[in-house]
Order: sequence, then structure tokens, then C-alpha cells
Amino acid sequence: GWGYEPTNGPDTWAADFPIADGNRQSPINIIPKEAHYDPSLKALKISYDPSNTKGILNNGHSFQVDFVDDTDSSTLTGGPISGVYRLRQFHFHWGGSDNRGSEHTLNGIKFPCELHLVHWNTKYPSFGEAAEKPDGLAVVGVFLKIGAANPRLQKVLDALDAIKNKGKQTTFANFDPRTLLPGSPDYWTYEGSLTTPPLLESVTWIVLKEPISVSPAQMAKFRSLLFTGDGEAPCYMVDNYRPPQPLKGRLVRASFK
Ligand SMILES: NS(=O)(=O)c1cccc(NC(=O)NCCCCO)c1
Ligand SMILES: [Zn+2]
Repeated sequence: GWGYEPTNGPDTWAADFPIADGNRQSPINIIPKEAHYDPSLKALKISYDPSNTKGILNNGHSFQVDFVDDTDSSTLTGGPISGVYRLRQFHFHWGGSDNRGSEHTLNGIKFPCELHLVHWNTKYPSFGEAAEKPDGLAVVGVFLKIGAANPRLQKVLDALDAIKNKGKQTTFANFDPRTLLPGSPDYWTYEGSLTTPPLLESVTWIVLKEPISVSPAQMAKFRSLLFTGDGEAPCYMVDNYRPPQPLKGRLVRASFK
């Protein structure tokens, strides 16, 4: 199956997922000077209920924290979207060293890690259905940059020892992902896709301008996970990012001047 190795990585995905060469693929390189300030863009309204936290899973490509999404208790509204989108999960992408790892880039600069908070449009009956619609998903992207240790991140990282291998999951409760967001509300937004197969073109991307911090020791924790299952030859989970894709005429809008 698909992955991030030379034999099954991003350059090979178009064979099984031809939409990889589509017109609204993600991630992209964001050039702030070429973004269009849109005064009609609203502030993001994010309201999460920590009691919706369901668990934490190593899915063989990343690890994700899953949320109960059968009610409107953890939602994203406002910003560039209309209607109510429910939080489904959050996950990360990161590099084998601090000079790479993010999927979106800023003026060609890669960050060591990128957080994705995945939401689906409640006008559709489920995440799976929404994922197939052009306005089905909204993902908030947050850059992580090397600095002081991030105490909010630590609770997530402390759970990783229990999900080292692909397919492992463990309980994870009462986590408020809002604590992972930076102070500034400023964002860029554009129409894009999932950054992993099936690469569906159903995502309104909302990339926050202000990064959050992560320490080198915390990055080492991410890199201690394995792509591989228990009993397989171990392969460290690193460089699980897709590089930027062609903009193909899309506009990137900014919520700030
Ligand atoms: N990386 S991302 O564009 O935020 C994103 C968000 C939600 C889903 C996905 N990709 C998938 O669910 N792919 C299906 C299999 C993934 C691992 O089980 C990617
Ligand atoms: Zn992602």
C-alpha cells in the first residue's frame, strides 16, 4: 500500500490515485505577499468539548487523536466556511530532522512538524460522505517550530509509548485541542484536498499564520513511532509529509493585512 518510502511515496501515488495530478491538490507553498487579503473573511469560531476525546491510534501513516463526532459538541464555524463542521480527529506530519516535516511551506520554508485538525460538514450524514464532497471537509493546519518545550503537546506525546507500532491504539481522554492553537487568529485559506491517499478534493484549508513551539526532545518523541507493525522489521515513522503541489490558478486568501 501507499506510504512515504521511495517505493510507495508521494511520487508514486498518481498510479493508484490519479487525482494526485488534479486541479486542487494539497499541500501548497504559501507565499504571503501573493495572498489576497479578504475583509469579508470571518473570525474562526472553534469550540471543542474535551469529553469528546475518544482515543489515540497509530494508523501506520501518522498517529491521530479521535473524537466522538455524533453530536455538535466539538465544532468549527465562521472563517471561510458556512455551516457547522464537526471535529473528527487531529494528527501530525513531521520530518526525520528539524529542517523538514511540514506539508504546507511558507515562502518555500519547511517547518519540522505540522498539526492538522480535521472537521466535516454536518450538511452531510457522515465523515465518509463529506470526504467525497467539494465542501465536505475543513482542516485547520498549524505549523510547529523548534523552540521551548510545549507543555500542551506533552500530554499527547506521553501517550505515544503505548502506540509505537502500526495498528496500536490506546485510551486518551479529556483533551482540549484548543490548547494546541496559537494566540493569533490570523490565517490563510484555499480550496484543496486530503494530503494522503485517497487525495480527495474536498478540503477547505485554513492554515494559521502563527506557529506553536516544539522542543528538539519533543520532536524526538514523534520520531520514536514506527510505520511498521509489531513483528515486522522496524521502520521509524519520519518524513510522513507530502511536498507542495501546483497551485493551478487557485487564489490563497488572507484573513489579515
Ligand atoms: N492530512 S489531511 O489532509 O489533513 C487528512 C485528513 C483526513 C483524512 C486523511 N486521509 C485519510 O483518511 N486517508 C485514509 C487512510 C489514512 C490512514 O488510515 C488526510
Ligand atoms: Zn494531515
